[in-house]
Amino acid sequence: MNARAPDPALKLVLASGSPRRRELLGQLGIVPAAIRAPDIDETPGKGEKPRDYVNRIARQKAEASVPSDDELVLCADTTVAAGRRIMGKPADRAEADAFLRLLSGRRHRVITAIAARRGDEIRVKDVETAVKMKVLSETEISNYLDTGDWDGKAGAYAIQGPAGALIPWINGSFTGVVGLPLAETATLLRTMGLVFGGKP
Ligand SMILES: Cc1cn([C@H]2C[C@H](O)[C@@H](COP(=O)(O)OP(=O)(O)OP(=O)(O)O)O2)c(=O)[nH]c1=O
Repeated sequence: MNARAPDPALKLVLASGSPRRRELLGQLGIVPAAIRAPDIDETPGKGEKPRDYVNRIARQKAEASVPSDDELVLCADTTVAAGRRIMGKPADRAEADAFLRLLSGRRHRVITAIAARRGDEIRVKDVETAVKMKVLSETEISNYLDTGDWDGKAGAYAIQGPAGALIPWINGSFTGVVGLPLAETATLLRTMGLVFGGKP
């Protein structure tokens, strides 16, 4: 991927309404100059593969977020895949319950695609992590649902919250599961010319 020249005047716009993504950028020392969450239809296509889906949605979010000349836009999309099944954010407690029962005791994949846009140039990168959820008892399921932490989370869980107690094992990027794979995001932002975290 050919890198753009570092441009200290370039400002980052986070095109995401996810507070987790803003916090994760904070870990890199990046405070977005603006937050503009695009409103796009995230319905998966019939039979669409999970990885194709997150790449398409991340790209569509970037296409819907027009940067000004001094802006670099960052978007992301995270989905939980069990086999070919795509699990987005649960509509309600009942769907969250169904998701958790599907994930209980099995390995699944969390795929996050990140997209950076400068002018008309969009670059997309996806990161996949394998996650193993323990076998959940009825009590664990109802206690977790009572926390409400499943709301707004793909797959009806947030590994960085109380669900951490339900996940003994991952193989891949922890920050990618949360919603912004920081190693890949840092590389992508630097190759697009953003200056952060010390000398370019
Ligand atoms: C699996 C998992 C998801 N999530 C969250 C991250 C995302 O906020 C959400 C995935 O939904 P997304 O549609 O990727 O993101 P969003 O709707 O929250 O925000 P936007 O579309 O504006 O960028 O699930 C966690 O916080 N922890 C986890 O462990």
